Amino acid sequence: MSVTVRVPAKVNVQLAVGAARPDGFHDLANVFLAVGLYDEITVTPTDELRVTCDGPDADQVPLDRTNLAARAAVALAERYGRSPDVHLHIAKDIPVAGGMAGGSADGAGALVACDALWGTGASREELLEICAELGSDVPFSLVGGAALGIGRGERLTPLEVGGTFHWVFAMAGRGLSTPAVFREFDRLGEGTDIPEPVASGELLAALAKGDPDALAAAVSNDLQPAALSLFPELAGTLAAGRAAGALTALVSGSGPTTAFLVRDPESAAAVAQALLASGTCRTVRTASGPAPGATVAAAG
Ligand SMILES: C[C@@](CO)(OP(=O)(O)O)[C@H](O)COP(=O)(O)OP(=O)(O)OC[C@H]1O[C@@H](n2ccc(N)nc2=O)[C@H](O)[C@@H]1O
Ligand SMILES: Nc1ncnc2c1ncn2[C@@H]1O[C@H](COP(=O)(O)OP(=O)(O)O)[C@@H](O)[C@H]1O
Repeated sequence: MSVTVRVPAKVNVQLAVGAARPDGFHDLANVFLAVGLYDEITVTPTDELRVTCDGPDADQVPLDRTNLAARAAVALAERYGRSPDVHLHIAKDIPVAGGMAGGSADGAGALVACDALWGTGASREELLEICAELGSDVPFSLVGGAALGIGRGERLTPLEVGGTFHWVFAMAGRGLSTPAVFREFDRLGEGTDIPEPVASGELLAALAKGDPDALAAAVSNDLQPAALSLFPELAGTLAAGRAAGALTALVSGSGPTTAFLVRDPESAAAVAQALLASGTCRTVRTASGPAPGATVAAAG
């Protein structure tokens, strides 16, 4: 018996960041859109907790108990008083340390897969609670679609989306650490008044309408200056995508993956080709959203 769960990557179409809280986290207004780039997590019973991974970035994924998939299995097993002895295999297609929530996807996927394998009967609320303990982005990986995340980003409200948005993603030659980008955000903001993060009404309306031009005009990422400060070459990638006709270009979350909104799949192919030819990124992918959250793809 094994269970395979498919989980999407995300792009943040708005990431409003408040001042650092006493616990070190930042309050956010985080508008997530799940996009069709997926990791697949397969869980099989065995006599010892084990993680394996394949895919282009597999060598950057920790295979010990710090892996978010392993942490998810342990958290669920502890809650139900059972042993977490499973083999977790991650077929990884989401870039690692790219600001697309790949590790969070694997955490949510392992949780749903172990839940199905063990037949725990956990409620959606319980699963979301465990997700929030694993990381701020993990609840969204479970639910997918589009959602506004407040607090650390873990308190979600689902959002209406009136159409499909087409994207090109440019992967960088190295990763960026999420805590380092938040620290740089704090450093750049020292001595300034940082407003409370609020979701943009224009942005939510653009999503609800499914209007790419309106969405392009409304996207924002407060972490972008910090990501660019730590990784200045990303400015060249953003410029190359804009020059190639993207409706807008932004850093995805804490980066360094850059995201380019385009009108249709044909423009996606053209922008992807131009980005590759520009030599400003390692590789490119196209994907559209919203995409469904963690979903059992196979069991048996
Ligand atoms: C920035 C975002 C945007 O969606 O994602 P990525 O771009 O990294 O994928 C998220 O907020 C990342 O979420 P996630 O990667 O789950 O972060 P966590 O494990 O909860 O926290 C890692 C570290 O990031 C910082 N952090 C995270 C969330 C938050 N609201 N405030 C923070 O300051 C803290 O330094 C924390 O120790
Ligand atoms: N299953 C996992 N897949 C990828 N990275 C993981 C995983 N579990 C833990 N990590 C760690 O989390 C870090 C952040 O990875 P990731 O979630 O891919 O990026 P981001 O937070 O930028 O979206 C990695 O550098 C890695 O050390």
